[in-house]
Amino acid sequence: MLLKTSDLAFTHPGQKTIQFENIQLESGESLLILGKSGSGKTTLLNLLAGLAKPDKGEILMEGLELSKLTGQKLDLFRGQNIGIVFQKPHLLAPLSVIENLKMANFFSKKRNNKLSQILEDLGLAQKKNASVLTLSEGEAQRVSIARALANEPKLILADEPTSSLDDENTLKVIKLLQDQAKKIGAGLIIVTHDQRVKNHISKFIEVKAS
Ligand SMILES: Nc1ncnc2c1ncn2[C@@H]1O[C@H](COP(=O)(O)OP(=O)(O)OP(=O)(O)O)[C@@H](O)[C@H]1O
Repeated sequence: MLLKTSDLAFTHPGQKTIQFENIQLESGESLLILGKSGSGKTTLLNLLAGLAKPDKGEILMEGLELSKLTGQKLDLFRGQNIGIVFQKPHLLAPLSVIENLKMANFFSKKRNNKLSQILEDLGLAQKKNASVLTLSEGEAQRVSIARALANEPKLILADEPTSSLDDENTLKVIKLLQDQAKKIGAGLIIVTHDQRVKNHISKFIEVKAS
């Protein structure tokens, strides 16, 4: 089992406690996290990424309890095993597309000689040396997917990757994520309030504010 959560709960300061359904995910499998705006989807993603610690419950990645890791060990574990596609791309602005991917390798002490292939798979081969400042919104989003794949993670977490896209591009991005996850044998979790995505990924959990 790649990922297994049990009885996770988290309380933001001054807010009600959010309780989360349990997740079980195998390598190569995809899961959607659905829920209304403000229900706690990003909060769950942050817990799964080790960016926040649960107040209750545990997260096991290949049997390792995430909350046992702290500081640099947690950062390195995340860098090497978890690829995150944030809502907004957060690319390093003075750098080129390929340099952004190389930085991901650098910070997690990994080397990947398939970065050009990833860019090609995502339709970004022509943009390899372009400054990220010159990209369209859709291109920047694909670069952020490429960067999440740069370390060949075991788990890919994507937060609302399709919210600003039209139907056609939504489909494309979901398919790209799924194809790339399959290619490297990673588990894929997509947070969305976009019900259309359900047509493409059948396994889901729903986050509900209680
Ligand atoms: N740092 C914070 N401090 C206090 N409350 C917070 C904080 N971050 C989030 N919240 C609250 O926690 C709840 C869940 O937020 P979260 O961002 O996880 O929801 P979401 O389902 O991802 O929403 P959306 O779909 O709008 O992105 C919301 O009520 C939000 O206002």
